[in-house]
Amino acid sequence: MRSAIVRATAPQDVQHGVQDDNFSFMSGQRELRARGLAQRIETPAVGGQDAQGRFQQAIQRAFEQARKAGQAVPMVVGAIPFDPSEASCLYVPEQAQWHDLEPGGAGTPSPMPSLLEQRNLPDQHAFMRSVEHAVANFGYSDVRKAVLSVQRELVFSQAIDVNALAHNLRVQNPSGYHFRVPMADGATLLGVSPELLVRKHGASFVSNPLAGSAKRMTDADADRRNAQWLSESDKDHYEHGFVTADIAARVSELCTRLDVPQRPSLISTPTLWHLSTRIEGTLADASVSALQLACRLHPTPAVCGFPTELARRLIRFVEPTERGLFTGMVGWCDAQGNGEWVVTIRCGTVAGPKVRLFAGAGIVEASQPAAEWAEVQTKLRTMLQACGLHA
Ligand SMILES: C=C(O[C@H]1C=CC=C(C(=O)O)[C@@H]1O)C(=O)O
Repeated sequence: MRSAIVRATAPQDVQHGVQDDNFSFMSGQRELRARGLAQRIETPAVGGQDAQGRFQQAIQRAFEQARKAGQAVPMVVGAIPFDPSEASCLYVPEQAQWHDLEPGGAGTPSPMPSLLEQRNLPDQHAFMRSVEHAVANFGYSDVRKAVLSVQRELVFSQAIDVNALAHNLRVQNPSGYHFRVPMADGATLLGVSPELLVRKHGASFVSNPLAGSAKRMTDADADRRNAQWLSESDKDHYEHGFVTADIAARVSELCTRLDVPQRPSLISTPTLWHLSTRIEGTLADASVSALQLACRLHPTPAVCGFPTELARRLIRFVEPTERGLFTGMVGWCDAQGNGEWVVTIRCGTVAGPKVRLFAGAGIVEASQPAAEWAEVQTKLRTMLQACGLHA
């Protein structure tokens, strides 16, 4: 593995083994590893699109401190919750280093301790009732889409080795945005997102929302049929359309150029097919940072619904659990405004022997409760398989 220190206060301290308290973010053939806590930022990200707002000012103050401590171009890394009025989980690390990843995956899976207990929150019956509730709600409100989620609580016989879990995820998903974030309570957020909220370099940015899903099949013909079915599904195109339209509407006034393809294409992860749209733009003002852009877009209708505020209220009403960091965003942004934020999905939190997994599905008028339950169960498989469980 080749590596290059892009900014560091004490390069001689850089360790090459991933450590439990490290932040890690993989994108393409590169991994960003950050270690050491220079400044923690818990200021909620609400209003984070505004350079003069409380959140961005807190980031600027943290960068200033890091510069005083000798960092030439500091960066902020971490995660922002689904509800941006909750505490952020961000920090300016003492050291951050990009590594080139070896192509072709990472060997064989590591064994995991045995599973003692597990439960779904909500259970199948309650989730399906929530879907029915949301669909009924569409008939007498202006809500058109709401993303509903489930959690799976797992208890293992021993503490989970986070390094081993991260390794297993990479073995099963050689591509995708792998992330690992140390949380304030000592737990670790870990996952592999297929969805790019925004990547920005200079004045150019790209966002690649996903919405609309079908299960991957082991049989090649059945797999092709599912892909074909998704590419022709009116329900999934309808669900997807809210996301691209909303993203375009939120950024268009900032852009001198904005390319939004007319129709989504298909992409796949090892477990799912998705409808995907790659949106590219050029900003009139290149000083708008990747984090400001991400805050402007978050939460998109891929994780919340449409219209955003009404969908958020419906979710709060029908979901029995707090989402926390799930369906938020995770990534990095440097003091020059360049950065990359992905949607915090296909993930879980690990605290000793306890693991909590998350998955959601977009609900629209044509949604069938049983099919939506099957979809969230399929989405859980990414993390379940990494935990050594074959669901
Ligand atoms: C909320 C999730 O997925 C989103 C991203 C892709 C496809 C989705 C869907 O088809 O509903 C969701 O919008 C999740 O994986 O937990």
